[in-house]
Amino acid sequence: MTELSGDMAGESETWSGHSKKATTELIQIHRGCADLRAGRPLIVRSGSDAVAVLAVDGLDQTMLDTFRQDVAAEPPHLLVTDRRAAAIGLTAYEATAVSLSPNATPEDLMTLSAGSEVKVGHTTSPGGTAEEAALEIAKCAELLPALIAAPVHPDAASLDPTPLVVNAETALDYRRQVAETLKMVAEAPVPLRGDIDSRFIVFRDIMGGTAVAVMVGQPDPKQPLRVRVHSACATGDIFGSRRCDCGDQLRLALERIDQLGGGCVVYLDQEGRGLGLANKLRAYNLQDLGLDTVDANTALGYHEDERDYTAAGRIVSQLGWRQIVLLTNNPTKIDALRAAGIEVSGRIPVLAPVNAENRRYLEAKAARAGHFLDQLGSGDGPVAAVSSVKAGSRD
Ligand SMILES: Nc1nc2c(ncn2[C@@H]2O[C@H](COP(=O)(O)OP(=O)(O)OP(=O)(O)O)[C@@H](O)[C@H]2O)c(=O)[nH]1
Repeated sequence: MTELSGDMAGESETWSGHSKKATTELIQIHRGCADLRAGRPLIVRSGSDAVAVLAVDGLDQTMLDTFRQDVAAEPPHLLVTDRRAAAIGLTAYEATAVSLSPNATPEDLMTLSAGSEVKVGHTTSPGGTAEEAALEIAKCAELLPALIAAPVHPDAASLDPTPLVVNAETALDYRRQVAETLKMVAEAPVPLRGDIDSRFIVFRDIMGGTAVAVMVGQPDPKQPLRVRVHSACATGDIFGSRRCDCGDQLRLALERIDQLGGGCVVYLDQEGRGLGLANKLRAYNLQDLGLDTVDANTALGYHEDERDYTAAGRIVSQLGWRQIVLLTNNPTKIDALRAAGIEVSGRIPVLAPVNAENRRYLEAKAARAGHFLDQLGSGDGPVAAVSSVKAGSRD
């Protein structure tokens, strides 16, 4: 039996490359996400600065009253991101504090946080690191990045249950750090429609999040791996939504990888470009009112694209490759994968059919986010023009 060293019980014990302290802090953020989703307050601390917060998304009057009475030391303000602030005509700071009327209801707060026609005359003040981190936790929880916030009541620690206290600096780097703990946990052969032989490999991180690599055929280990890094789209991939090109791209990518001699689809849990399904649907509603797919995200307080590709980098390297040829039309994805440590040596376009429902979405992707969507010029025309080209260049 191995004897525990002194270090094993102390600060330098490691689990998936993280010290015990760092792992505990990551777990606190994970719990903080769950607390915010459940309508519980959270305390975010950065040095001597601390802020108590409560999610607007899912808020009811009882939660709001309890927060005002027991958790907040002062009348709370609304905390939104700089993008949401700009959308409602306020000066933008990294995290923006919007003063509230003392009688503001959960409905008022929801309108301020996500409504399309909001007129505000509220003053603003710059938020600190703790407030910025609190908004990041709301995003990790796939909630609207909008929080009721206040200095912490001196008696908050004696509440039952006691609000969880989390570290702001850990929150700001949480997604990347957790993705770096992904490990293979199970695999099995799965024959796919279209006579495609595949092997599904499931990866799990220390918080229980999963990602899937679908290995198609027998790719040559001496050649760059053909990879489609695909972000989850429940509406498109599973149900065949015509609002986007996602389901068609997934199917085309699998077929193309198979035709070219094998490769991999890395399927990441990044629904709605990282916003989550509920917020993607909220963004759809804003698009139906006239915003495009980029502005709809920022009007909700998000970046136009919230995805982090650390997980993809980790998965490709665990599969044994450093160099890839990427199936994508998105130049930012190429840059982001390179930033995640993957050598991208070529690009294969994945051009899905255009239809009346997805045309506006695809046009916005081309015009606003620089996607190489050459099929747009040709009406409902050709699919899957495929050629290997220099990464980042048009074919
Ligand atoms: N927020 C938001 N997300 C959307 C919308 N339509 C589709 N999505 C999401 O956008 C993502 C698209 O993922 P991908 O197809 O992997 O990536 P891409 O940026 O389109 O780049 P490609 O590699 O060229 O396909 C998925 O997570 C979808 O759920 C939308 O209107 N708003």
